[in-house]
Order: sequence, then C-alpha cells, then structure tokens
Amino acid sequence: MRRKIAAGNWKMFGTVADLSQIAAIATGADKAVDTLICPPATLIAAAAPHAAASFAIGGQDCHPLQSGAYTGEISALMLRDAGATHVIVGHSERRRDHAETNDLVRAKAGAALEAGLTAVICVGESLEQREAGITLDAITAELEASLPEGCVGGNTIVAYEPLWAVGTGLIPTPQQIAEVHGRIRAILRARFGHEAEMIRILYGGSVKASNAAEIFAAADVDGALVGGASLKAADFLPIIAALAAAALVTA
Ligand SMILES: O=C[C@H](O)COP(=O)(O)O
Repeated sequence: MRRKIAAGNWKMFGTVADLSQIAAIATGADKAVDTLICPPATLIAAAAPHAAASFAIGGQDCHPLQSGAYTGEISALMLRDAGATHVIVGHSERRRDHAETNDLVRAKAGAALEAGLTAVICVGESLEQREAGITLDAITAELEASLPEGCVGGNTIVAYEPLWAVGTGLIPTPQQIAEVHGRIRAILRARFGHEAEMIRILYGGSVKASNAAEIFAAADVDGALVGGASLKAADFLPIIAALAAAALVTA
C-alpha cells in the first residue's frame, strides 16, 4: 500500500519569518499521511529540525554533480547535508526558465538518488499538447527520458503537473488526471517492474482546499504537489486533511 503524501513547493517565497508556518504545518499535519515542504534553499537547514516520521523537508532543484566550480548551484549532497530528504527535479518552471532538458532532469534525478535523496520528478503537458490531443504521448516521452536508473518507491515520486494548470486556477477533470496517472503507472511498470507499484504519483496544479477532495478521489492519485496553497498552514492543513480522508477511503 502506498502512503499518500502532500508536498508543498514554496518556489521563491518564504523568509525566516515564515518558518512559523512550517512549524505549524509540521505540528498540525495529519500523521496518517506524509507531508513534505520544499522551502527555498535558504530555509532548509532551519526547517530541517521539524522533520519527523511523517514530515519531511526537501529542496526545489539540484545540480547533476555533487560538487565543483559551479557558482550559485546547490548539489544533492549539500541538500542532504542541510537536512533535506527530498528534492524536486524537472519542475516546469525550471524546464521553462532554465531550458532544462529531459537529459539534464534525468542527470539531476540520478544525482539525487546517489546522494540518498528521494527525487520528485515532474512532468506535464502544455496547453497546446492538450488541445492537440497528444497529452499521453507527450507525458510518455518526457517521463521515459527523465527517469534515471534504479527508481523504487523509497527514492522516487513522480508529479504530474499540466503546465496550463500551474498557478492558473484551472484543473483537469478527475478523469483526465486518472488517465495520465494510469499512463505514468504503466511507464513505471514497464521500466521498473514490481518496484513501480510503490512509486507514488502526485497531481500538481492549482490544488486548493476547495478542489482537493475531488482530485484525491481520482484513480491512482497518491497525493499532491501544491504551490501557492502550501505557503500558509491555514491553507495547506485542510488539503492535508482532505488527503487523509481520501486515504481512509482507499485503505
Ligand atoms: O509545484 C507546484 C506546482 O507548480 C503547482 O503550483 P500551484 O499550486 O501554485 O498551481
């Protein structure tokens, strides 16, 4: 049985004053599900003491190498050293703003696994791809090329984030989410055999307390990768509670 996980990606938001939100989320999160907060790198070391059995801290990106003369970069090993246990790789904002290719995302995910982190590997179709009816082909190509060797449930999470749903207030229907998650599961099975059954697949894109229950009821949804609504405990805790309720139904 896969444990459900609510992941918060704080993106470029959050200063020391916001550590109180992380403390409130760590304290208030339903322990029946896992919770992950990925704050900006500047807050990881200060947030890490809140980590517990069902509460983890992660990074938002890592370099494909563990050290070297790469100004401004952060390695997976450094994230681990600061107290992170997870790292997001291949987020659509990195792919868009930093021209990250599947090859680079795969290398970053491999570096994460090598450092002992769990990689949260993001994929998602553009609006043009959705409208052209090639969503499943696009997801297949992107995911197959972004997966490193050696993925198992304990070191890999896949996040499906349609680009057109990120920060827009738009969300796919539960059927559309289930269709893509089903394809992702099939790709994982083909590549990793029975290990694929334990790899969690998250939906991401405009998840809020008001739509969380509907999204979590979709087939093969193991949780969510939440952006804006993860910044405040008052917004994120109800989403975590909705995930815990969904976990009871599927248990
Ligand atoms: O990583 C999180 C996603 O990009 C979703 O962001 P959002 O919940 O603000 O739409």
